[in-house]
Amino acid sequence: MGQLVRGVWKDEWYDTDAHGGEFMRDTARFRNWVTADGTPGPTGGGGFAAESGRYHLYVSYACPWAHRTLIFRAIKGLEDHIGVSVVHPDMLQDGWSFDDSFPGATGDQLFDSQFMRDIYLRADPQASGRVTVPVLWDRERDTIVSNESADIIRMLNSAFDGISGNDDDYYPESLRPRIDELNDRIYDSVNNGVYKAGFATSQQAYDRAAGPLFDSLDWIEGLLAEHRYLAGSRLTEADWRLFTTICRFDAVYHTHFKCNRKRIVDYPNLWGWARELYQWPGIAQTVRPDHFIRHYYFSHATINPHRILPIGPAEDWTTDHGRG
Ligand SMILES: N[C@@H](CCC(=O)N[C@@H](CS)C(=O)NCC(=O)O)C(=O)O
Repeated sequence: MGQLVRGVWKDEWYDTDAHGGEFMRDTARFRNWVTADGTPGPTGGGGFAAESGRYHLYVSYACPWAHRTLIFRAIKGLEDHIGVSVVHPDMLQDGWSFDDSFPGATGDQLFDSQFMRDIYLRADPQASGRVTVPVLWDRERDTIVSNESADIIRMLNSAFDGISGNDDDYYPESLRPRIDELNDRIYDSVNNGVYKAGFATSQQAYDRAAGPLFDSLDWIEGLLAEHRYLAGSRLTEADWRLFTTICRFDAVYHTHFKCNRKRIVDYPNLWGWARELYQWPGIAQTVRPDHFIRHYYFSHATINPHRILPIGPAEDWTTDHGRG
């Protein structure tokens, strides 16, 4: 666990003391976009045209942000066009590694590197900041296109449509304001909220995260009582972004991050919605409890110093979801 400082690895845990015990997520540094014709996207430079086989995803099956990108690769039919390397679930003193001894970890499929930081250093030998997944890599220009999952899923949603022939749209024009509004609240209080609760090193910081987290889950339960999906009758990006936190919740966040007012199975609508998304074609293979249980309980020694992996929960995600 650490970060790069002008190209040099420093092994340090998150500095919560600087923020009253609060965990602050770093902002992503590579913000280019793949577009259909290589014109620049909303941020960064141009020259990243969609092409089959040109781009590669570096992910962890443990990470909810990386999981978003695997989901979009699956639902947009991009498996044959974008390759994937999966890191080992343990994130220890050297950060993410390409040790392939854990089932499902693939090693670095492009360069046979030892650590994820080697990918960042290949793109920028003077790189600074946290070495995070996901990363979208460009094999042609030998660099990182983006390490921001919110942007990567938008690219996958549309840039490759002419190549894959799949024009399913999870960010339709007419629903954008509503999706953005849902994303804003859900990102802060739920996706990142569980981390803010779990990594808090003061009671106040924990309270500031845990209350709004469950207020938001109650609000979501109400939305899903009214509509099949978050933005109404149509499945959108907002649902997928929420799903990656929800599918880890009872197994990890409820116990390890002390998010324990309720479990997901205690919310009838949210639990049905979660099972529907889990059962969506191509999704179950992207959900790897073996990786996320191992990652969180084993990697965070400040929270779980004895690294005991818990036995449960026993939940069946394959039962009839009763939605629709
Ligand atoms: N803004 C990034 C955040 C990604 C992120 O924080 N990934 C975590 C794993 S869940 C990570 O790689 N953390 C490494 C670290 O903080 O050193 C995104 O959404 O793509």
